[in-house]
Amino acid sequence: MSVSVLGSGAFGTALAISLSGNGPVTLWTRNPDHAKAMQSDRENMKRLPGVPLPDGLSVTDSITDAAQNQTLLLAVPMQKLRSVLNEHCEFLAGKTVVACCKGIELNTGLGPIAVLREALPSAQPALLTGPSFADDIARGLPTALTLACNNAPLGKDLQQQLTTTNLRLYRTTDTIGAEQGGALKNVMAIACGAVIGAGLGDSARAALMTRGYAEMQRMAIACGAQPETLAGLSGFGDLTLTCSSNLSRNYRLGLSIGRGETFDPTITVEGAATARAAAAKADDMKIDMPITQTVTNLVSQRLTIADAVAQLLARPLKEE
Ligand SMILES: NC(=O)C1=CN([C@@H]2O[C@H](COP(=O)(O)OP(=O)(O)OC[C@H]3O[C@@H](n4cnc5c(N)ncnc54)[C@H](OP(=O)(O)O)[C@@H]3O)[C@@H](O)[C@H]2O)C=CC1
Ligand SMILES: O=C(CO)COP(=O)(O)O
Repeated sequence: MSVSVLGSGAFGTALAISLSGNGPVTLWTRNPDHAKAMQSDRENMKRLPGVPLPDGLSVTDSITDAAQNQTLLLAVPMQKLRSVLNEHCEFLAGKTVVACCKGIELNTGLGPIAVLREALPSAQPALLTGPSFADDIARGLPTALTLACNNAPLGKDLQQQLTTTNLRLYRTTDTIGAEQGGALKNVMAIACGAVIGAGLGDSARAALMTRGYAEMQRMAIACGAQPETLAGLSGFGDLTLTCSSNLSRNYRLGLSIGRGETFDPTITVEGAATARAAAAKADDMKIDMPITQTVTNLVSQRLTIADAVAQLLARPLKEE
């Protein structure tokens, strides 16, 4: 069965390339010039240079054409998800919409599945998440991902449909766990980048990842997630990848904060807005999330890295 990918950023393009090994795939962009360039270059020079687009992948700027398929993957940044759904709701109504973004909406504190439910109640929502750099996927390197869907039979169908020669999908019905893990690991990646950028060492990073994981669990479980989901690909798996690789944009933002350098504001860094959204939510829910709060303050330049470390180390001693 054919699928469409809406959003021709790095991740959408990489997924479309991998999925085209299963059958025809349509990749949609909102930008007609970008569509033309990809059609003639057979490459996404803007977002994923260096990887040819396979023959089975067609590019369009027509949402009508892209929405011909029943299964639509939505690969746009989290803070843009609702506006994309609103803008194209007449074409997306009744479709199976698989969100591929990682984050928490700033104004509402909602994750991708909850936003899908609110903005497009007639759609069947699912989430694809887990450790996966666009560049790796596009080059055919293997990884394993989580396909989360509350509707178990549909989740099973999607698992079959979206597994490719290099993407092995595991399924879960715990959409809350999958969306919380994918969102919060980006916040921890910023913190880890900052620690390494400031020269504080690998031991500090390991401590931060571990305590960050405890924070992720606290929030996710309070929202109704199952702990096993957090221990899986969408939580622990993606946390490990993102907190330890220079390929991660969240980690690189952290590195630049730690080094006192500036960072290109046009680069998609989901963890910055998500830290703010999660910190506000933690406040409301009375959940202790000191690392998330610290990242919020670091990103908004309300705190120096030296003060951040001093504050975290000075917290009252407690049981692990
Ligand atoms: N890159 C990666 O390795 C991975 C990314 N992800 C997740 O995927 C999501 C997207 O990231 P990524 O692809 O890397 O981001 P990019 O910055 O590479 O691309 C974002 C894409 O979203 C499009 N877009 C933004 N706003 C709109 C809109 N209103 N309507 C239509 N299209 C829009 C942009 O279009 P335009 O070019 O016209 O601006 C662009 O194609 C994020 O949530 C990220 O966390 C998940 C796993 C891996
Ligand atoms: O989510 C990702 C890897 O799984 C990509 O991470 P960045 O958005 O930090 O580049």
